[in-house]
Amino acid sequence: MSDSDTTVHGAETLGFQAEVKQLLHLMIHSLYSNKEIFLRELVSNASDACDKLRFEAIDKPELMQGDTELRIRIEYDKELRTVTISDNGIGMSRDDAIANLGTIARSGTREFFSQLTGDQQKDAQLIGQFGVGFYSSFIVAQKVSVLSRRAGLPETEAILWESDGQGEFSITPVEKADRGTAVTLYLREGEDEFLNGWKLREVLRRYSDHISLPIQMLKEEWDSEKSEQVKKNEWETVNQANALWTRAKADITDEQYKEFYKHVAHDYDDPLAWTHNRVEGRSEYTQLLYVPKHAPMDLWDRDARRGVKLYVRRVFIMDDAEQLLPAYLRFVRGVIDSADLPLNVSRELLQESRDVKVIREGSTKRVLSLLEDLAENKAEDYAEFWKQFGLVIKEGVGEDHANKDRIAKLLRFASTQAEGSAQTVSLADYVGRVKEGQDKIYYVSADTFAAASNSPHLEIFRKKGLEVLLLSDRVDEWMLSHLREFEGKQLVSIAKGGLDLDKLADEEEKKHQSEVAETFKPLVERLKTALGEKVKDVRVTVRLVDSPACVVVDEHELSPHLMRMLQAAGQETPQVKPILEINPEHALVTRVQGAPEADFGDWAQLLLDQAMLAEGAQLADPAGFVKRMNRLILNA
Ligand SMILES: Nc1ncnc2c1ncn2[C@@H]1O[C@H](COP(=O)(O)OP(=O)(O)OP(=O)(O)O)[C@@H](O)[C@H]1O
Repeated sequence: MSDSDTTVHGAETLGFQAEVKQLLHLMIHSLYSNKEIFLRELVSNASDACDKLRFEAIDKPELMQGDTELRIRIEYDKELRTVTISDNGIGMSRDDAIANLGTIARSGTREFFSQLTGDQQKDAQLIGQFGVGFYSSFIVAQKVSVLSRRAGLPETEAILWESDGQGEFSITPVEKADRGTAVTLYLREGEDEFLNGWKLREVLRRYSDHISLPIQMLKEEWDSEKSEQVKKNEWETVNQANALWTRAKADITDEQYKEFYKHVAHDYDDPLAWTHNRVEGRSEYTQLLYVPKHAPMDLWDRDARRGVKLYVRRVFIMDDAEQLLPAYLRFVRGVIDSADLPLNVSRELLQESRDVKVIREGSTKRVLSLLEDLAENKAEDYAEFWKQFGLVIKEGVGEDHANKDRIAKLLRFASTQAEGSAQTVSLADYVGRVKEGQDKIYYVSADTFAAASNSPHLEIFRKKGLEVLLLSDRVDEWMLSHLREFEGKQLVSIAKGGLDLDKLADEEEKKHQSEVAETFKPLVERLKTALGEKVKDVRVTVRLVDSPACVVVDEHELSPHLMRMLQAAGQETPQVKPILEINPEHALVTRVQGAPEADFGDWAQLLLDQAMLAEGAQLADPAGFVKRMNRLILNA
């Protein structure tokens, strides 16, 4: 509320929250080309309001007050130039109206505003993802009034909310004979096309046919004397008025599926894919589940899930019924309608219900099948899906043991065998092109893609033409701790010791390697002495080609990358000393071997420090490193 809030004769003027003003401005400009969506949004709100009433009335039947036929009505008045959308749903009290129609109290709001670019097309997309809702009325209306009475409140406690969308709204106590809400739009100049029964019916059929309640308009007839359509005093239903998910698949068009999605998901964009099934047997339910095209603003806010709506025998029970799908599928939207659950089911009951468990398992499988189908038959859509939701799917590897193998097949990675940082390679692709005798899937993980793809550990793999997956997402290490193998091939980090690469070497290479190891034994011993406690071991390696040295950890120890992540998260980690591996073929190593005794300590430390840096670590004494390096360069 702003400082200028005033009270005059029971009417109160309040300021919009700053974000609302910004949103209104943006919406009017960027969504104008699609202005008729206001009708869809207001009908959608009216339908939600009726759903809420029906649900509350399960425990409190008196709320219905004998008016049990829930419906939505659309009227227009050519003289006043108004369109009115009314419902006999739950209605709003004064406080409800102030909270709902003056602020944006939704998770993801901050992210939304921080992502705005000023580019109209991009911003329109963003608004769509964020949800346009009630405020879209101002695209066509210069003034909007909302007359509402909350179910259960007396006639005298209704309210009239009014605003011109400029920054303030007023709220006045009024009387209203029946419960529910009537939203009236005073159309702007030039928006007269909506003062027409045909036009309104056409828009309603296009956008709102899936609404399960009757949407009614006054009948109209052609009056040949007046030579115009004349309204009769009789309501007719203009939509199909049965829940879309209860209809047979064959009777539903793609357009209807898409519009229904926009209603349930509060999305402006089409969905990417959907699955609609009726399940019979031990548990009976219908599911209509959608995968959106875009990640919602609050994907990472695990508490703010809008998810799947639960219905019981077509009565809306709750939004956001998180028990219906596992957390890693939290981006899925849609409806599940159960024939078995009791109408008075609560969140607590859902947690223990066996029926819910069956629904959850069945729905998870359906969504996984849908994704498998996309991956197999619509590669481009799947690539888009992976960009948006790949990180969330990775959580599933650790969360959903029963479906781990199926999820593993859905994973996509960046790889030395693919272009750039895009995650496009599946584990099956990898396994399909392994070298003969290769029984492992190799990967390297780092804080960034650049660090992973430039890792010195990759050198020998590049030389031998062995593929390595390049991991740089934060969840990767955690995920791989749950995924040790795929189709019989162990997943192995190339930054760890114990890589039995010699299996892949030929006889001649092996002979050469053991000779080199022998020759460099004295150098290895000197390095061990010089570095002392700083390393666990020093050894000669075959894994390097262009770099003089690298650090590795033992096979069963935490990788340095994972350790840094844990430390950043404030967790205690065990002390792990690195193993320094040196490349005997490298000129710098030869140089160190021949270095005078006085410089040897510095050289040894330099080798270790640069190996640490290349791995992505921070040095404990960076200034010391620079000094040492400068001294050695000047001595050279
Ligand atoms: N016809 C109505 N009856 C009762 N409450 C309503 C009605 N229309 C709107 N509201 C209330 O106002 C709130 C805000 O509506 P708005 O359309 O802006 O957002 P939303 O429906 O919650 O989300 P979205 O913007 O994604 O559509 C609703 O959540 C609801 O509580």
